[in-house]
Amino acid sequence: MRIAVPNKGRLHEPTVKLLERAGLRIENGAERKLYAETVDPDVTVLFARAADIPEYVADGAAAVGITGVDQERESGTDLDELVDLEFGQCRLVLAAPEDGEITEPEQLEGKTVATEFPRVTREYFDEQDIDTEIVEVTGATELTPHVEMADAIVDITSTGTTLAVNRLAIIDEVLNSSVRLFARPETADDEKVEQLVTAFESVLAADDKRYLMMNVASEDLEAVKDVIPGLGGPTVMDVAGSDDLAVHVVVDEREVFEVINDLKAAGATGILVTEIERLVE
Ligand SMILES: Nc1ncnc2c1ncn2[C@@H]1O[C@H](COP(=O)(O)OP(=O)(O)OP(=O)(O)O)[C@@H](O)[C@H]1O
Ligand SMILES: O=P(O)(O)OC[C@H]1O[C@H](OP(=O)(O)OP(=O)(O)O)[C@H](O)[C@@H]1O
Ligand SMILES: [Mg+2]
Repeated sequence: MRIAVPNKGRLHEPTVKLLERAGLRIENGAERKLYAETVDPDVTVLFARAADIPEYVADGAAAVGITGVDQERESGTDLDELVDLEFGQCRLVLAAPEDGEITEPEQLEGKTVATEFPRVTREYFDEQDIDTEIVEVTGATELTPHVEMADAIVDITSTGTTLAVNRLAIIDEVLNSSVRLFARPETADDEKVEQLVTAFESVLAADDKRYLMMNVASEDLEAVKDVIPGLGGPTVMDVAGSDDLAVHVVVDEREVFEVINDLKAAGATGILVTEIERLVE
């Protein structure tokens, strides 16, 4: 199975890291290489621009691809979304100069909108029956309203810093995006693809969980169990050469702060909190 992975830009690093956590560390993946192997002999990686990945998957050059929803929508391919990988969260928004008169999409009738996403932008205006001229640019979109190239833009925002620096205000949201695992509908339930989905889901499931280990005197065990929220009951083991018990449990990251205090009060000692690489349920 071949996976299409962003070759550069902000999605490259987190994608490589996710693959590694999922047990698919990339090998022989020198910079500028188009293909690489992974530790799994059945899985190879094809490096491509985030924008080209949907097309590579649609054409069958890769079985699956990792890229943003914005890129998949813009490509016009109709791929299946298998997993929301929960990074690269951003919004495509319609924005216009803060001090200008455009505050509603309808005011863009007969006007010009610049964007790196002409297809998504065209669909957005067509749906509302607004006749707008779309100018395709390949970067620095935020500049175009200030040099009379466009009356408004459709562009990506996450923190909002770039829009603010360029004195642009959001008029409407066009699309919400995050990075997903995409596949052609025909291959979405191949065995290897399903294994990949399970591996990614296990990484995501582990992200907001912590593994707690502690020592507990046997007479305190019930009190400790009472304060453990846990995914299922705790694992309780004898500690060699001691009357203490070792108690291990998985808890939600959000609960760790409170649980530790409760555990201490219940008599637990030597409490260790660690991250979890993967959690297969
Ligand atoms: N500011 C942002 N915050 C979160 N995600 C973003 C942001 N900008 C882009 N993305 C996501 O990352 C994807 C790729 O963006 P990135 O800028 O890394 O690549 P690119 O612009 O295609 O790279 P290049 O122009 O260098 O080829 C976008 O399609 C979007 O899904
Ligand atoms: O809301 P913000 O956090 O400011 O992010 C928005 C900016 O991020 C992206 O650019 P990027 O940094 O990827 O640079 P690029 O234009 O070179 O792709 C996007 O094109 C916006 O310009
Ligand atoms: Mg970019």
